[in-house]
Amino acid sequence: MSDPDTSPDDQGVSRRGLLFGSAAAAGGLVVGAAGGYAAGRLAHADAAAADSDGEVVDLSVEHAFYGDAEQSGIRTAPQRYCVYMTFDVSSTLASDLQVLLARWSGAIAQLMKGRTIGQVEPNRVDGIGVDTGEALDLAPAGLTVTVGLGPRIFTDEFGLAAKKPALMRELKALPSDAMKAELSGGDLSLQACADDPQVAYHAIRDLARMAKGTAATRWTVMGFGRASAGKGQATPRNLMGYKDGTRNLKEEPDFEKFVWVKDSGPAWTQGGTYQVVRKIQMNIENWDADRVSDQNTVFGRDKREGAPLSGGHEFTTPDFHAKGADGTEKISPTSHIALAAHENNGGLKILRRSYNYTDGLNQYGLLDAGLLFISYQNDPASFETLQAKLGSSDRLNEYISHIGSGIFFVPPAAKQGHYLAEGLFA
Ligand SMILES: C=CC1=C(C)c2cc3[nH]c(cc4nc(cc5[nH]c(cc1n2)c(C)c5CCC(=O)O)C(CCC(=O)O)=C4C)c(C)c3C=C
Ligand SMILES: [Fe+2]
Repeated sequence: MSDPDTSPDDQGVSRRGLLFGSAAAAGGLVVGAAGGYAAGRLAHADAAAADSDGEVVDLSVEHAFYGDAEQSGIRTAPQRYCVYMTFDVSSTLASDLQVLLARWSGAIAQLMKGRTIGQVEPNRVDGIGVDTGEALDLAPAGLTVTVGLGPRIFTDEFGLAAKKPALMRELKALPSDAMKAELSGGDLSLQACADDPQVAYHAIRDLARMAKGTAATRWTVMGFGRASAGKGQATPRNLMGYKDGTRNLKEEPDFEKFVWVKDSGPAWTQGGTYQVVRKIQMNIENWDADRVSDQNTVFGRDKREGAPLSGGHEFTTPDFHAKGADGTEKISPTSHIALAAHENNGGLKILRRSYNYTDGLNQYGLLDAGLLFISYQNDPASFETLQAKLGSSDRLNEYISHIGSGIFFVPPAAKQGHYLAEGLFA
């Protein structure tokens, strides 16, 4: 097992120290950063550029991997890109899984610091590199890699049934599900998010490589634009053109109440959370042919400002009882927000951390794109309650299909000197 902390050569070398006028700029948003690379060093201010919202993208940002609370990439303000991948574990030896999680932990800690995970150029002429090298000249770009464990891990197959998180199970079949087996399930998940897409992709690629022999890739989605807002962030737009994340869960007491596992299940699971992921395809051409007034009715909000149709501005609390002159609700009871709002679901909230995705064109030459929906909650039933309602009555259903799905338990962060889910093997 290669130990990224101790191996020689370029192991542990900060990529930030290797920047020389790199074209790390992604999507034009960080062009200023590329121009700002000083000889051999990326100064904090040089790595920053403002986008049209005035939001600063600072590619020198590093998030912590080790800690006493949750893993990074959940509460972390969403970065601009996300590569999501799931894996099937091919060994049924718990010790193989344990070694993989230990190796992944060491590697992720290095990657999040903007470092290589091993030699790019081996000492032997005919040697194979440990790190594939495509992020060598790139800054850490706020990379987070969040690891999840699927339902099969906690079965007798691995001898780990006694350590199962209290509420872990497969998701129920839900109304309007159109799942494809090849886009669903998995024993492990990696959510790599960064402000540079190449940094996120490199992390997933090298971690997948490291898993060979123990776990095989199952399905993946490349998210290219955040479609959820964290606290203090401007609300981004999804591919339907609407602001997405306006009423996302953002406040600390809500994280405590709705996201983190507390006081139930084995000790090692405390401070963890359940990740639900859905690949949701959009029928974009049909959507684009719809009148904007109808699109507004579908969401219950207006397109330009994102204000609820009951009036006010983007952050005005929707009034689901307000009626127009014709006596009907200003926000349709079958609109997306009326069905999903906590006011209409016994106070229930989930954390959304979604990304837009595209797979190019489908076999009919139509845009193949949608939403990589990712939510975090301390009970998978929270997602199911909302999706059961949305799947049966949401006006949005005419334009979307849930084609992929997964559920994973996301253990708390590893403490310094330890590795993820260590308590599962104790
Ligand atoms: C089961 C949970 C949800 C799924 C699946 C989902 C899919 C989905 N959502 C949008 C776009 C928007 N969603 C918005 C709000 C919103 N959505 C959910 C849950 C799911 N969405 C919740 C809980 C909320 C908050 C409702 C509220 O409290 O008002 C919005 C409005 C802006 C916002 O508050 O974020 C948009 C737009 C799409 C396109 C989509 C599937 C493709
Ligand atoms: Fe939504």
